[in-house]
Amino acid sequence: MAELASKMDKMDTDARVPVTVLIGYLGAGKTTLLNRILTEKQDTKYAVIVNEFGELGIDDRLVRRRVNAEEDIFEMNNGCICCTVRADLSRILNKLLQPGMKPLDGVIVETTGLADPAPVAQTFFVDEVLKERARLDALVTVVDAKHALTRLGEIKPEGVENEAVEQVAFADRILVNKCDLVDEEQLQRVEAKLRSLNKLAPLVRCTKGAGFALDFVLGVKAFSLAKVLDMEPDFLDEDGEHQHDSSITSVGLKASKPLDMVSINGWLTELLASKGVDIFRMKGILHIQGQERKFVFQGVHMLFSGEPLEEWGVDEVRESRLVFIGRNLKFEELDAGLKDCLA
Ligand SMILES: Nc1nc2c(ncn2[C@@H]2O[C@H](COP(=O)(O)OP(=O)(O)OP(=O)(O)O)[C@@H](O)[C@H]2O)c(=O)[nH]1
Repeated sequence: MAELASKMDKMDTDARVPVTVLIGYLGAGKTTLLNRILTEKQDTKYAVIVNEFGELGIDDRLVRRRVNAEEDIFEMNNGCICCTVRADLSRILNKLLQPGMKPLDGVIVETTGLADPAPVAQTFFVDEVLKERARLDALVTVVDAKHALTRLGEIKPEGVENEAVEQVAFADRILVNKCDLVDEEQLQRVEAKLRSLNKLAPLVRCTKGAGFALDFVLGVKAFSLAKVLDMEPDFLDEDGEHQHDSSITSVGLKASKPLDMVSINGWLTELLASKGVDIFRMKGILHIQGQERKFVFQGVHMLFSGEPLEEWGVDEVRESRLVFIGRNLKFEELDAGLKDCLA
């Protein structure tokens, strides 16, 4: 199997559509990089697949605002982390790449921050039809230089995977992002840790997914099944059992009435102060009273920011959508907090 895989890796007359998979822990900067790619590569016909943890789609909206309306963006928001991701991904890719569809130069898949990369990569080798039409070009891992050491060092219960470690170990390219938030000493510690987990993948430093040429991550033909099988001989075993850290959950909230800006700002600030350790990631698109523009807020651990987006569309439903991902999150509590912020 490894020999055949090695031969397939070396074929260069390959007409299959290249697929780039962006991985990386919650809030590492995957969407930021994706937006850069779509902005800079306007002449390249990409389809984009975003997979979020939780049922409320937010990422597709954060991506869509940057690209022209013709860009194809597909969501996989079924609340799963990765176990059913393979079926979803196969279904969407098979549909996109079937004969008669618009030809594509490439597909970019943005996985959830909690995704285990193995099942995502398996998709390209176990689905017989897809194998003929798509080729996994590279697993590109975005690392948050500020929070990486904590996440990578986290001790999980027996048998439970540390997804952050898997994401680095499987990477074909590593982007050490958020270099603006850390000093040289921290960067060297992060890089040493990454190297201990993955000795081979080329690595660059960047900020906001920028500061390097995109050909470092696109069209690189870097994914090697032979290499992965060497590392993990049962990689293609579809029944391979793995456990997730079930203490990490997602809460999605919606509000159709407008929110009061001062109240929502006060609530989110207070939430981070009181529950910041448990909230790994929060993000949302808000409908603020008296504002014609959408407002986006982003939180990664204790770092919190917000900015106005484009105006609401004429036919668009004006509603706020918020997602919280972390530990010990209670829907009722968070929902009550949000309701207190209605204008
Ligand atoms: N200071 C700083 N902030 C960054 C950088 N890259 C991304 N961010 C911010 O970090 C937050 C999360 O970035 P995203 O690109 O949404 O991260 P993500 O990996 O797609 O997040 P999830 O999909 O939710 O896991 C946003 O507020 C970004 O603006 C960076 O290099 N420096």
